[in-house]
Amino acid sequence: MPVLPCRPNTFLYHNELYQFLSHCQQNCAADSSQIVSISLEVESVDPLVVLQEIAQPNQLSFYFENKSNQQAIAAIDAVAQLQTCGVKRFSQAQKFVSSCLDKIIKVGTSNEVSTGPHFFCSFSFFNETSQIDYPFPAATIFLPRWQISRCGDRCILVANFLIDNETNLSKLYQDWCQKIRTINLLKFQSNSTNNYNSISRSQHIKNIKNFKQSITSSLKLIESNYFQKIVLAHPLDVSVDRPFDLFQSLENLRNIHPGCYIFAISNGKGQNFIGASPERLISINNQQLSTDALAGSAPRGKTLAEDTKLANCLLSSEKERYEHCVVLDFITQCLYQLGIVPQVLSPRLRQLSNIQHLWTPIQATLPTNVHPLEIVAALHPTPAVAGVSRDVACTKIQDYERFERGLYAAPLGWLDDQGNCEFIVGIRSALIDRDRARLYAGAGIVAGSNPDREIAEIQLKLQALLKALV
Ligand SMILES: C=C(O[C@H]1C=CC=C(C(=O)O)[C@@H]1O)C(=O)O
Repeated sequence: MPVLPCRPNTFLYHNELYQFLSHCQQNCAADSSQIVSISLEVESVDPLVVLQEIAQPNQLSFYFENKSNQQAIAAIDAVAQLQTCGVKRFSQAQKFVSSCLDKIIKVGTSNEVSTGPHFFCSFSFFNETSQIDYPFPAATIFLPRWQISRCGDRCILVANFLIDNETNLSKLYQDWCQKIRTINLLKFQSNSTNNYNSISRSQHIKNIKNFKQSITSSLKLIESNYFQKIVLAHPLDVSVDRPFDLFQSLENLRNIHPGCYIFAISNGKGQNFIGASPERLISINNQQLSTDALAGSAPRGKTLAEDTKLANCLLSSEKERYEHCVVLDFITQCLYQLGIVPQVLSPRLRQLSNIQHLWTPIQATLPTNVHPLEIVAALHPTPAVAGVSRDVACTKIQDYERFERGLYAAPLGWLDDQGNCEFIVGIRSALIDRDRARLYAGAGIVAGSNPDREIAEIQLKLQALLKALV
């Protein structure tokens, strides 16, 4: 991938960008195209506000925020995309990314994480989606036309221009200038209001009897050693008398769940998948890999004393620790098999606004020959969202659950041209389709699980999400 060593800012003042694009176009062979990727530092803006202002309902988009790291990224519209399904979807995604990178001319030399082209990915839980009209493919990978990221106070705009012999460069150049003007106007805007007054009354899942039977049946299979753990989920359907307000709901999510990853993915056809997940699948920053074993849960207490008691019970519960340990063992074994030596940090609690989890962070230095998507493919689904043994648990999940998991509990994230990435697990999530929303949450079932308590845990997770939707 060629890199043009120049300061992108000079383009703003000297029209050099136009000349440069024109030069790229002249060098394009008759039937080929190139992608010019320009990174430019802009004044600090909220990427969520930019998404709201610029993204059109008929465009793919992706929003991803990690408030505790002061990082957010929005990707809008696609210059290249792959939609696929099947067991090879991760390797196909990898090939697609490398074929795009072969075409990219990168402008600017900085290799900071938020500069340069990023690819945004959503994979479904299973290799195929079985519901015929499910609105997201089993894998979508796209290179956005516009990408805006914020890291602390710094903001980087990345524009990816697809150029071939037919491209109207004047239009492209005008579009670039227009976007910069728009973003500059957004610098003082933020969506910092809370508005929880729509459907915030609690709602409960239906068909609880069937779900309870699935848990009881799973417990029998666990007792007979058919499998050791299964994670069963349940949807909650809600509707309102007008379309859901996506951006206000995201604003609410970021305020209610500051410790979670906030995400929103649009399929460009009017449906959005959004959520606040506490679970990272992997992140890689300069060859340093971080992943988490996160499983085993208790509610937060209403008082400090109650909270401490619940935390201590969680830390000492044999059942919760087992549920957690199978996740930790699976992740570490998987990494070893990929030739990665994990360093397991001390176990701790991950305390969120409504719930607390057992959490063991895992770190490793990556060998250069392992691609981020190979790690995603090997780890997904971990026993935090599937079970042990994995294949048996996945088959039983399909027997018990009468709904399409789709993007629920699936790998969602981005990777860049430097081998950096961040993928989360799409739990505590909702599919929004105009005035209807389907919310998802699940719980791990192991020996000793109490069906009523597992159902209460799922209700707790669902209500926290429901509260944010307006
Ligand atoms: C599957 C979910 O949570 C997983 C992640 C953390 C704790 C879990 C648990 O304690 O059951 C689950 O394994 C979900 O929230 O839908």
